[in-house]
Order: sequence, then structure tokens, then C-alpha cells
Amino acid sequence: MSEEIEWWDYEDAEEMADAVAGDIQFILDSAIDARGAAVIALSGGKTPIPIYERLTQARIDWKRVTIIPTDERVVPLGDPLSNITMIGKAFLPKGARVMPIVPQATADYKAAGRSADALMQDLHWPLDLCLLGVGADGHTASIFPGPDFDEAVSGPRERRALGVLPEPLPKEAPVPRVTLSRAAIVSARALMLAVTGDAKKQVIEQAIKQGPSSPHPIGRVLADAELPVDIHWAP
Ligand SMILES: O=C(O)[C@H](O)[C@@H](O)[C@H](O)[C@H](O)COP(=O)(O)O
Repeated sequence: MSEEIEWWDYEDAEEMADAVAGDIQFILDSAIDARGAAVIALSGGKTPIPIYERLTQARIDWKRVTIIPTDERVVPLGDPLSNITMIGKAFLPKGARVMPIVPQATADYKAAGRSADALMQDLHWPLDLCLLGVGADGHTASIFPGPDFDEAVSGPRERRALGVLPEPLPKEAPVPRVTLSRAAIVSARALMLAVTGDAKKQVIEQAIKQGPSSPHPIGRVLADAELPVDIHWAP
């Protein structure tokens, strides 16, 4: 378990977006100063959209920034469910290198996962930042209960991504996924969660109490985190 899990509570989602965008800017600037480049993973879903809007207004040397999604739905690029399509709309116009990890939808989600892992093996690692979202059911990235859960949380440490079939399929996006592995997530130099609403707060608090035996994917991730984790929350 991370020695430090720090909660940051805000008045509303707008205030949270300002603060999280500021933190991400700091991380990007520091990596670019130190190494000339930054590699980050950003979550999909709806919660981070205002954060991304704020970030695009910041003065950042975007050409030096590579962005991958923390997870992807196995759907064609441009599909409304495609996380990288949403992320690309924000950051491609800024000149960032936005990398689809599922460039082609395929019926074989495990093969999609292997190909995403191969793509990620070429990236500078560990990630400078992993920004996670959490579902009210306790999933994070696309680590869900289902046949691939053990592989996602306890697979080989060098595996950065894998294909997963959530069971049951989540209503908002009922498709197979590709996700960062727990090992890839917890190795990030900075790990942050951005969540809204009481239901998510409760599930995260419960998962933290349960520790390494938590049935919630977010509990398994937090239990394995070695560095301090910031949880940003707004009602
Ligand atoms: O592709 C995805 O579904 C995500 O990356 C996922 O892990 C997301 O962060 C949570 O489901 C929260 O989603 P919302 O922000 O839309 O509630």
C-alpha cells in the first residue's frame, strides 16, 4: 500500500479541473526540463473532459508530449466510445503526439491487447503520469471483474497492456477493452485519480480499507502503489 494517499476535495468539478490541470502542467514541464520529453497516460470517460479543456489552454511544449489512453474500448477510431478520439480532439490541435493503442478494432480483444503492449514497449517508461478515473462499481482504467482480471492485476510486471473482457459488460460502453496493467499503472512516476460524486468516493474509501484483498480493481491498484497517490474529488 502506498504510504500516502492524499485526498484533495473541491467545491465543484470546475475548481477540480483547474487544480488537476495545474498539477499535470507541472509534471509535463518538469519532465520536459529533465529529459526533453514527457509520456503520460490519460483516462477516458466524461469526468476528465474539463481537465483536458483547461490543459489545452496552458502554455506547454506539446510537441514534446506523448499521450496514450489509460485504456481503450475495442471500437474503430472515431467511434463515440473511443477514448483516444476524445483525447485527440483536445490535444492533437496542440501538436501533442496522441497515440491510439487500438488503431484497428478487431474481434480478437486479446490480440488487440498484445499489439497495444508491443506499441507501449517502444515508449519511454515508466510513464511520467498516469491519470486514472474510477467507476462507481470500483473499476479503474479498464480493469474490471471478468476472465482477464487476474492477468490485469497479477500478470508479468513487464506487461504494460492487455486485452480484457469486462463481466458484466458496463452499460455505458458494452465492449471489450484494452487496458494498462496494474504493474504499468503503479510504476508511473506520478499517479492521480480524478473523480466526482459520493458514490465513487464511497467505493474508493471502502477499497482502501479492504487493502490488497479488495474485490474492487481500484483497491488492488492503490494497494500496490509505491509512491504517494493524489485523489482529486469534487461532488
Ligand atoms: O474507458 C473508460 O471507461 C475509462 O477510462 C474508465 O476507467 C473511466 O475513467 C471510468 O469509467 C469513469 O468514467 P466517467 O468519468 O465517465 O465516470
